Amino acid sequence: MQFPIRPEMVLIDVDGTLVDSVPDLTFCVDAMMQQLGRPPRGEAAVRTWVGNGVERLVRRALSGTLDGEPTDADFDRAYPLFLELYADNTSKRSHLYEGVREGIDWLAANGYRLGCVTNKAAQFTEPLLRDLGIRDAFELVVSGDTLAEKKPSPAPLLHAARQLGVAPDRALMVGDSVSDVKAARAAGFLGIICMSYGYNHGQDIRSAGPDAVIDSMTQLPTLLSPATD
Ligand SMILES: O=C(O)COP(=O)(O)O
Ligand SMILES: [Mg+2]
Repeated sequence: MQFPIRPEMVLIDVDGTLVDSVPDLTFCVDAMMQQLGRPPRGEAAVRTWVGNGVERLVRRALSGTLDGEPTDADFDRAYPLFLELYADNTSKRSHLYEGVREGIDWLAANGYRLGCVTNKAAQFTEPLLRDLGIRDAFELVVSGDTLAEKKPSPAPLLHAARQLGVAPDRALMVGDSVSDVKAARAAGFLGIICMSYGYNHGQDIRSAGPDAVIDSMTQLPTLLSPATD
């Protein structure tokens, strides 16, 4: 399958798409729980809780469920602990997925403009992308707290398109979760490609109905045309 119209811009999600960040996030969740005198949650649970920002992750960790809410007192005690831990452990255990470097190099070499749109707060996104050596690949990074709304709101995607002067129907999103699919659809984007390996709250991403699902960014040339000139 190839997209019928060539996109001008590709926006790429961070956690579960570019970066396997769960080892650092799990370390911080479990260290936070330990400091609170509570049992660790472990990597399998944390993997299903990533994707809606660090504040939501802390609420999920405290309640032990995806939709749970801790008490205000519980959250107010825990959140600063997590922020301090994650500031020191943003990229120590995180790595780029196989094929990411090749994928973004292919997009750039073939004239696609690149942006990054994540629900991760900017104070963590910027150092993470820098430490993993890919910050300079993106003309623009829109983080979870850049605007008042995060994905699945279309606002961060539309903001990126406006900043780069690209019409939404000439823009493509690459992500890993139902929030990426919903945001791209609501923004009127040309399409949404999802990575099979990412985090989607324990569900197969195919159930969210993206236009294509690929196992590695090295497969992007099967979906997108190369530069024409
Ligand atoms: O949950 C987060 O903090 C970020 O998730 P995202 O990069 O997949 O948007
Ligand atoms: Mg993601």
